[in-house]
Amino acid sequence: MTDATDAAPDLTDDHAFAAWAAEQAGVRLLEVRTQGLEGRALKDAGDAAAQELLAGLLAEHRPADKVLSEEARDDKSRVDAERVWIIDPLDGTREFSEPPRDDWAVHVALWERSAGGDGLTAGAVAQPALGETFHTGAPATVPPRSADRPRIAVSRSRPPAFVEALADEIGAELVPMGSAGVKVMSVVRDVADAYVHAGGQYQWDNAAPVAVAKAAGLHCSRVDGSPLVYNEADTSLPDLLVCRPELADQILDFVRRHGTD
Ligand SMILES: Nc1ncnc2c1ncn2[C@@H]1O[C@H](COP(=O)(O)O)[C@@H](OP(=O)(O)O)[C@H]1O
Ligand SMILES: [Mg+2]
Repeated sequence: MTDATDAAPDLTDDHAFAAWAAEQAGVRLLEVRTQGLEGRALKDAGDAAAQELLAGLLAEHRPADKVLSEEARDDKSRVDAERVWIIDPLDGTREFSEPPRDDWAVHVALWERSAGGDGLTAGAVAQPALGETFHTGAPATVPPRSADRPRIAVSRSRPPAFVEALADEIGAELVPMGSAGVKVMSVVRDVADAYVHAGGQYQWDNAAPVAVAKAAGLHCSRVDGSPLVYNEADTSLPDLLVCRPELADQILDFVRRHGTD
């Protein structure tokens, strides 16, 4: 994790660059939030400002790399590229537009073909309203579990249909919050023990969070247990399980038996 007092970053390092870029976008988003905008206008201004800032930083510092962003046209030449930045300039746009909510984030991830597997080699999730950034340059240590009863982070607005039955079966409590990045970081920080999502999401919603969670030693997969795959031509990556490793079998077993309907 970094905070605003850290020394000048080495921007040639992909981990440091990801963290720094996400923080710069966060600073910009906090400014946008002071401009007196509301609702749709605030959402649009946030999305546009963070996209412009990150696109500029990537063009300046990583001109040879491709970019997949929620807020830009998808240049499909990325599918054959060696290095692709997968970014969500503002994740949890709805919560960003509801000050003083702090459950919104900036996601910056790097996918590299040479890595194999999910391909994620660096990533940062900034939570600007908390002044905190989690990133792969300084992998987080997940604290010991503070709650006896498992806590499952779920979408505030679109929780998957099956999570209530899952929570009943494993004796868990549901913790609704905004932003995929915030929910994954809630598992990293011991605010929740698992994040379960299904029913729709995109590569940019979970790439950087998964890079950070993986570096912290958490279980990361699709909800059926299959591997997450990034930089596919199809940007949809509709479901996700991030959890403490000891909870994975129980949750995957539930999904195997009941499906996600
Ligand atoms: N059913 C669904 N279909 C498409 N996108 C979804 C979705 N559920 C969640 N998401 C996306 O995942 C991110 C986290 O959502 P949530 O806060 O509800 O968990 C949001 O990204 P954005 O805020 O970048 O649009 C949201 O749009
Ligand atoms: Mg998003």
